[in-house]
Amino acid sequence: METMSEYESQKRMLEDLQLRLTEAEQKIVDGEKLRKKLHNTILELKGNIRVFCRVRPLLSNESGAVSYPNNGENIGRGVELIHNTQSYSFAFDKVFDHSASQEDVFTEISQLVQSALDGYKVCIFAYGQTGSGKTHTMMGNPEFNDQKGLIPRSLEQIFQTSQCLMSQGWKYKMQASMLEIYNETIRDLLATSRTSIQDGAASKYNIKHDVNGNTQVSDLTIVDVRSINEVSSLLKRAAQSRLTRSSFEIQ
Ligand SMILES: Nc1ncnc2c1ncn2[C@@H]1O[C@H](COP(=O)(O)OP(=O)(O)OP(=O)(O)O)[C@@H](O)[C@H]1O
Repeated sequence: METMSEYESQKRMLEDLQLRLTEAEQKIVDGEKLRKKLHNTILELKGNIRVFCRVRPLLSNESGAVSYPNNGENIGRGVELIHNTQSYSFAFDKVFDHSASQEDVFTEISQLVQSALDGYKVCIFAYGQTGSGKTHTMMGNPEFNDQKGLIPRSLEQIFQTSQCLMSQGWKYKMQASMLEIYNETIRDLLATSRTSIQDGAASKYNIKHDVNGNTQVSDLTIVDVRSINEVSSLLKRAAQSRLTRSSFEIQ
């Protein structure tokens, strides 16, 4: 009789623990949903489209006068240029002065990477005249920690976060494709055959928009990626394709 009641009480305790585990798991899922919603609300309040300005240090052969307002509403978001004794003021959502590090810029961007991981569509692009620092900001030098640009840093964040979420039961599948649009022509930077980069075959790529607002480029090489190392080698491959294209055009 005693063994029976002991068995019953153990069974009840087990059922109770299972119930509490299910409730705790549900709380994690609900908490994560709330975090996503709040994160998205914060970004919407900051503005769905934001324009940042990064001022790069002057090169040795350059001269110019750039200053930043140190009072008024444009602190941290204004930049003043002097040209022919005339002063021009500009305002952005945020200005990174010439002393801003790659990490400073990424700190601002990383919230958008989180949004992408939460399932929202995100686009980050660099715009500026030649030599203004687009490649430095976006790619930098991935070999050195402090010089890594936004792309390698974002990829690290994507892999680190997805590892964490996998331990909470989420499943992630990552695929990469890389392209450049040069002179209105799309080039597949991961294509293995050199000809697709160098001859007119590139014209087969078409930009398609579906009813759900997704944009896809037909016939691009898509590669499954499982680690940051795999993506890094793809980035090198893409950079090499761009170099091949540049030297092919110079010839
Ligand atoms: N914030 C910065 N700090 C230090 N050096 C920088 C910075 N931004 C750019 N540079 C340097 O300025 C030079 C030009 O930058 P970069 O190649 O990134 O320009 P770009 O806009 O990509 O030019 P292009 O359109 O011609 O490709 C490079 O030598 C780069 O290392």
